[in-house]
Amino acid sequence: MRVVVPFAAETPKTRLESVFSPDERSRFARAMLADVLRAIAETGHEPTVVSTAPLAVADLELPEAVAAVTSVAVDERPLTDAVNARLPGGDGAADGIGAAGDSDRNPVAVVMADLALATPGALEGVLTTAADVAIAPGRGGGTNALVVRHPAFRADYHGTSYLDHCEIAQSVGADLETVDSFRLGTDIDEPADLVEVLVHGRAGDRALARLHEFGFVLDDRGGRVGVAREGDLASE
Ligand SMILES: Nc1nc2c(ncn2[C@@H]2O[C@H](COP(=O)(O)OP(=O)(O)OP(=O)(O)O)[C@@H](O)[C@H]2O)c(=O)[nH]1
Ligand SMILES: C[C@H](OP(=O)(O)O)C(=O)O
Repeated sequence: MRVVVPFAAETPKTRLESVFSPDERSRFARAMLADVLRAIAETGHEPTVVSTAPLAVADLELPEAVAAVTSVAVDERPLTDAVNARLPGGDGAADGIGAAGDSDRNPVAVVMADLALATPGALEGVLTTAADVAIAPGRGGGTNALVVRHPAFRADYHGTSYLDHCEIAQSVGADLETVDSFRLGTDIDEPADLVEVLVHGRAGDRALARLHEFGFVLDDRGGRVGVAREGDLASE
C-alpha cells in the first residue's frame, strides 16, 4: 500500500517552542519522522514523505533497508490539499500517487510524522483493515493515521478532523472503521506529550534518544508527571 507521510519541514512543531530551541525542534521532528518511516518499512509498505521543502533521505540517517524503500515528494500546498491530491480518485501529484490511471480501489494510507510511539504492530492494526475508510484518531480529535479506499472520500485536516472525517465518510457513503490504538493515538504536539515518549519510547527509537541527548527527564515532583531538563532539576 502507498503510505504518505506528510512532513512540515521548515518550521516543525511550533507548539514545542517553549521547551526546544529551533534547532532542537527540527532535529526532534526529523527523529520522529525517522522512527515513523522505520515502523512503516517494517510493515512491508513503502513510505513517501510529502514534505513542504526539499529533504534528503540521506540526511535522515535511516537504516539502509528503510532508506531503500523511502521516497520524498516536495509539495508546498497546505496539508489537506497535498494529501487529497494523493487519495484514490484525487487530482494526482507529480509522484504518481493518486494519479489518473492508478486504480481507484488501490488504498492510500496517510500516517503523520509525529507518531513517535508508532510500531509496526500498531500500524498493521490500521493498514490491514478492509473498510472504505479507516482512522486511528489522535488525542484531541485529530486524525493520526488514515487509510482510504473510497474514491469519493476527501480529507479535511486540522481542528477535530476525526469528527469531520467521520461526517465526510458518511456523506459519501463510505463505511468507516475507527482503530483504537494508544501508540497511534499519541501524536507529539505539546510539551506534556514528551512524557509519553520518555515513558513508552523503546530502545533504539530516535525520538527517545534525542530527548535523552537534550537532557530531558521525567519530572514527578508533584501533580501530573511532566518533563524537565536534568540540569534545571538539579539546580532547584
Ligand atoms: N506536507 C505537509 N505536512 C504538514 C503540513 N502541516 C503539518 N504537516 C505534517 O502533518 C502532521 C501533523 O502536523 P501538526 O501536528 O498539525 O503540525 P506540526 O507542523 O507538526 O506542528 P505545529 O507547528 O506545532 O502545529 C505532521 O507530520 C506534520 O509534519 C503541511 O502544510 N504540509
Ligand atoms: C493535522 C491535525 O493534527 P493535530 O493538530 O491534531 O496534531 C489533524 O490531525 O487534523
